[in-house]
Amino acid sequence: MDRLIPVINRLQDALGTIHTKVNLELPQIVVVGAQSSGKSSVLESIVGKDFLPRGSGIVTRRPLVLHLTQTHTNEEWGEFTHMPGKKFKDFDKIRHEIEAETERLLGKKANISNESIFLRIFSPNVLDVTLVDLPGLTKVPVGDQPIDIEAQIRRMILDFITNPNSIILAISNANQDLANSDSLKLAREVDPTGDRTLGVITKIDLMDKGTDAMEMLKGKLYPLKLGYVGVMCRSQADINANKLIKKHLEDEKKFFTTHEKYRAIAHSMGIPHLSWKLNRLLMHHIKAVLPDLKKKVSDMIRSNEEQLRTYGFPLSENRDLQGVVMLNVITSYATSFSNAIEGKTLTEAGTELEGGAKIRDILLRKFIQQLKNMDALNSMDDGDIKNIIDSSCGVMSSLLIPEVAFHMLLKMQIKRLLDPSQTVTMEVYDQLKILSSDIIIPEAVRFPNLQPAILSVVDNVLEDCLKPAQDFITDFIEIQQSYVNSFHPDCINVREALHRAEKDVEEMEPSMHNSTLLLDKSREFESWGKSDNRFETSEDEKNELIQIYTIRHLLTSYFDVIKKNVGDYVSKAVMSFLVIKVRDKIQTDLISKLYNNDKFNELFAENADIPFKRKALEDQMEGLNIASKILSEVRDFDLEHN
Ligand SMILES: Nc1nc2c(ncn2[C@@H]2O[C@H](COP(=O)(O)OP(=O)(O)OP(=O)(O)O)[C@@H](O)[C@H]2O)c(=O)[nH]1
Repeated sequence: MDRLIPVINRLQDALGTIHTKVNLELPQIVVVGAQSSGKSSVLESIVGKDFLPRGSGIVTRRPLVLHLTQTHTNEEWGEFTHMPGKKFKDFDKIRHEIEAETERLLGKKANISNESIFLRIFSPNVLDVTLVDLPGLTKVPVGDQPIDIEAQIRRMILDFITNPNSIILAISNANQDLANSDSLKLAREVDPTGDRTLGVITKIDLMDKGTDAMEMLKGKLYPLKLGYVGVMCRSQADINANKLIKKHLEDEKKFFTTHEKYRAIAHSMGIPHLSWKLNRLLMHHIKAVLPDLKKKVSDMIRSNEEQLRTYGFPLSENRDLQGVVMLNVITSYATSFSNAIEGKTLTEAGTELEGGAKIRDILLRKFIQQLKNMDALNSMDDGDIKNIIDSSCGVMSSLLIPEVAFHMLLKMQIKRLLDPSQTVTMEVYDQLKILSSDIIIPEAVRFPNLQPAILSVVDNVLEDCLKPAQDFITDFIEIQQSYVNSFHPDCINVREALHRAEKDVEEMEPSMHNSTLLLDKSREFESWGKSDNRFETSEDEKNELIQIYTIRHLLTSYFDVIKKNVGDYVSKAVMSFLVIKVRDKIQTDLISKLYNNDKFNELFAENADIPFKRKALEDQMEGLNIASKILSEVRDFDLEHN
């Protein structure tokens, strides 16, 4: 299990060197404390060396990720990730390099940055652990510090400790009320149950005489599941006197073991115990999160690969590659269109009909039903029919079947079929338009000029096919009007119509005859003249009624047959002239208009942001691939048996 911490260290190093941030939420220990709470003192004591910048104001201005690696030689040295291969054996130089690297990014002003500095320390005196040192929480801006410095630092700390895999090392000094500890207050915001916060109480030696930190250390004042460790670091006077940490650690041990109160808990006090505890905590934590981490890395690699695939290769100026992509895009578009027409596109259950299914519904259900509902007589009453008979027969009014009137009436009714037929054609055309613009070809998305160019070709195809469909329908209705087949086998013959009409009139109340004819205004006037026999029906009137009813029967029967024909032929014409024709023409027209085109560079111009996004993803992939390789070295065996 001891090998687990270096694994995470290497992961942190690998991800730290790439420009695009990959947030794997790696397990790490984050040191949080108010200014002067003793953060630097604790870190230096853990390392056993003076190496952190000191001074007034905010000294730590960038996160310092500190990897401690135990060696088995007497040599001690540091290495920075930003200076690979360079060993710093002089720890004063490490301090200078931290300052220089901070200034390189931020200048001398008192501003801060989230960009970490990575420092590895190799020493026989450390236990493997990774600690992140952050700027101390400050209250009031001084000197050239930005006015919102407190908020900036808070945000940076929260950024690190919100990571659920981070252990919060919350530093508080013993000579201050724990309830006012800034580090514990901040830790509570992200870890309210105190599951991953370890408390460190510094400056225990500075407490007023007669008081002690036992209540704090036992977690009575502010309970934390990971508990508290009390430490005594060097005072300012010690530092000024260049007191060695090694010597001070002996004094710390003596302080706890001889103190009347702390003696009983001395084994769980002091810097060496803190180092040991951090090492154990981190190892157990890493062990717990590693399986999830492996999964997360492979998920990220997969989704990045998918995203990268949609970005494809940059195509500018590469005519051959452009040609290949153009053919692919055209074929994909034509296939998607065809699939949509044939209803192969899957739709979620319960949603509206789409594509071909919608077109079939419009043509075969809605349109046919609409025709069925059209009445042959279209609100024409007997008076209207009588008028037409009168005006069409002229002097030959005695003819039993007024054929001219029947043809005239039938033609009028057939004409009514043109409008719904043209409307349904337009509805299907509109559907095809929607369908064509709904098709998304992933490979084409990154070229903003390509999709509109495809749609413009498809629009022209639609336009080209609409006209013949409309013309056919106009002609077809005209043909129906111009010749009426009086012997159509599906229609009733004249004799049958006459027979039905006679029966209708027989069964009619006499008063009904009269009221029917009253609708003819001229007859109404005549009837009023013969006041005495106004309610009797003459033989002539009866004949007229039979004529009217015969025409009614014939019209209804013929109109039914013609409606069926129109329904059938118009649907077929729309399918064949419009839907099928468009489908078949799309591929050839796209090839002739787009493939044989000298504007490839214009069509294949990428969205301006794509090259940047591609670069960022490639960068991330580099880090993720290294991470995956490092993680694959930890076998499940290691996790189970340690
Ligand atoms: N006597 C005593 N002095 C301590 C102890 N810990 C820290 N100090 C002193 O307290 C002062 C602040 O300590 P630092 O370690 O610089 O505190 P810091 O939190 O890193 O402060 P900033 O870097 O300003 O955020 C220094 O003068 C230390 O010598 C301790 O346990 N006992």
